[in-house]
Amino acid sequence: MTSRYQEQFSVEGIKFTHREKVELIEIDNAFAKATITTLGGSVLSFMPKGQKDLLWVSDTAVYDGSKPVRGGVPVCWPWFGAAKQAGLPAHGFVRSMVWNVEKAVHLDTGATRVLLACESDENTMAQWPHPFSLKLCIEIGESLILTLISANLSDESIDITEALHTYFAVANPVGMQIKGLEKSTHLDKLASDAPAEIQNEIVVLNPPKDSVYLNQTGTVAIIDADNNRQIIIEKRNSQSSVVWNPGPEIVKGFADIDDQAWLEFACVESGNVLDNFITLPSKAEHMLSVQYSIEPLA
Ligand SMILES: O=P(O)(O)OC[C@H]1O[C@@H](O)[C@H](O)[C@@H](O)[C@@H]1O
Repeated sequence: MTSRYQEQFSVEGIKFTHREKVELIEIDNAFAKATITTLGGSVLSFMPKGQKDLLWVSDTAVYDGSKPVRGGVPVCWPWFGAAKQAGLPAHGFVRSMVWNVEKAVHLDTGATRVLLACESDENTMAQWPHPFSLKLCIEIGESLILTLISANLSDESIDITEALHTYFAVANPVGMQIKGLEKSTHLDKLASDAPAEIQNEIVVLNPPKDSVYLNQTGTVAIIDADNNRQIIIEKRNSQSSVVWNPGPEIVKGFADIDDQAWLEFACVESGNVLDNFITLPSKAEHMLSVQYSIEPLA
């Protein structure tokens, strides 16, 4: 199947392909190889030259378009986590929408920039009655830079929560350190009655883990020791981080994650969730940006 985008964006190093019903954008430039899907506007792979993939995608991910591809960087919007209203999907609906490719360009720096967009339609209005437009700018260079721009097209102000739900490929999540979450407000989602507490220590991942860190704006470092690398997450306009790994029991409830695959990834998500929600006045825009870099262990 030929993509309608191939002629529109005839750019060296960018190929539009399909896997089953899912449209893929494959990038190969001087810095890295990457794969993006228009389903949910998710980056599925980012492999700087000579390095292992930054991102994890499940071997049992579904590519028939019936649900988001498990892994990569799903976009959770306009709400993070369970919906307030019964019957609506967790993590919002844009991760299940097919986004448009607005731009695909080669930059003078040698990096590649892809701009994806989606907007409100009848289906979204039925779930969340607010006109919006959402853009995701993806830059594939030495680092992976994602910028999510939310625009409120309605006449009223709206509240949103959001997250870039990144699945990092790590050599061994058990006992892995995640630095930079100290001093934030920790909410343990697996202990529903536990009060929020200030996170005093460096986070050590011992799956299962499902934790929200509120009022957390600084740089986060994932110490992927067995890969001899650290993953640096620099954020702008993000007041929350979320750490998730289902561990050996909860994973069994996921049809699109193998029982052993929890040992291959850690989700460290950047956004604005729960009490860190964003109020967007009428016609206003809000920009959330993250930069992911791989560095050798210090
Ligand atoms: O299966 P989903 O909807 O993609 O969610 C996966 C996980 O996403 C995390 O962000 C949540 O904190 C978890 O509670 C959730 O289980």
